Amino acid sequence: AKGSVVTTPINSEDEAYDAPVSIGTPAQPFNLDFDTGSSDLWVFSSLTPSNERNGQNIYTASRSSTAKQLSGESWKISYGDGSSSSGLVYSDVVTIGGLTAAGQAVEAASRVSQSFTSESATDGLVGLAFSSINTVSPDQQTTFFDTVKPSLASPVFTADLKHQAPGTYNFGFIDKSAFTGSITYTPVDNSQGFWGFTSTGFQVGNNDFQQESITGIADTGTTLLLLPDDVVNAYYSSVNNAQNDQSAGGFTVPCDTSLPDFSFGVGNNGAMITIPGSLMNLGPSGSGNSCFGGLQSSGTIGTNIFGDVALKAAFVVFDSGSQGQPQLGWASK
Ligand SMILES: CSC[C@H](NC(=O)[C@H](Cc1ccccc1)OC(=O)N1CCC(N)CC1)C(=O)N[C@@H](CC1CCCCC1)[C@@H](O)Cn1ccccc1=O
Repeated sequence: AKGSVVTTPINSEDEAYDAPVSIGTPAQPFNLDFDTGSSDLWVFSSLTPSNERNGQNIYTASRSSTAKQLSGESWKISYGDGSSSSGLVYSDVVTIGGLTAAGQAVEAASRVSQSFTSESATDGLVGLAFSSINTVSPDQQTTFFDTVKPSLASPVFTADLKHQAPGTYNFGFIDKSAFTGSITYTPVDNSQGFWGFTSTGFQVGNNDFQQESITGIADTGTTLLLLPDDVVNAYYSSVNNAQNDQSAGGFTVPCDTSLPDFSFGVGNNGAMITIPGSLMNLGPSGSGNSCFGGLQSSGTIGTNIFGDVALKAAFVVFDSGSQGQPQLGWASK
């Protein structure tokens, strides 16, 4: 089996990407944020207090003939940006891009934090990291990808995110028309439950390539490219009037500045993914006429995060083991 679903930026800064998902019988429609940095599929629901809702679609298990509550099971998750949600668990039919997972764990929110309430474009998340970090307790559940994997032609999914344009998540196959050149694969360390890998280094504009092992995760649920301070300082020291503005939350640049490209190395054959300078500007920072940089410090997070700013420049293959061990494939487009 194969699946293909269109994913769309939720706002003009490409801060997150949503895709349509159907849950239940008859189908209840949702717009969910596919997040390769977490492993819970959760939705706003009839359990979510009305003062925590803001127009989101809600899952009502009692209206689905295929819903079954997993009694005694609950979930509770908190994310890197401080947002959180929790609730009860049902199994139900989930369809994404023509691909159906029967008996998928659907985590119904009985509470959500303020940032979820205010983000009316998003009805919840589809976690696409490894099932080892799914938060359902006492019986951990599988992600949508792990649930449908046995039926897939190949145990892979791909992310093709775009700047201010619809992109695609494909399941079970690699669309050769979606990228240029070849795909460079690199091993994945999934010991923490993430799509972890090590980049071989970086290059600012046309300067020399700086060899430096940068270990991080490929995370569609994070907006920014979050890298070590030496990399971030090397980039912004090449930009006139760039400044590290704590009130803006990081480095800002004059909005009318043309920014250098930023490239990062993948694999051991010298392959690089190049983010055009135009995509390194995330728009008005909220203070002065400065714009917020797409590259920021990973600082105290404990890992580097190759978020949407980086993923937007690539066709990315999340391969859970077509060749044995999990690997990430990177291609330009
Ligand atoms: C340092 S991980 C910060 C990251 N959350 C972001 O990137 C949010 C995304 C966003 C943007 C606009 C509206 C709503 C949400 O956006 C910002 O935080 N922004 C964007 C706008 C900027 N001006 C300021 C900074 C984050 O927790 N991701 C997690 C998934 C998110 C949670 C929030 C809802 C959307 C999906 C997740 O994969 C990060 N993870 C990765 C590994 C381990 C744990 C963990 O939790």
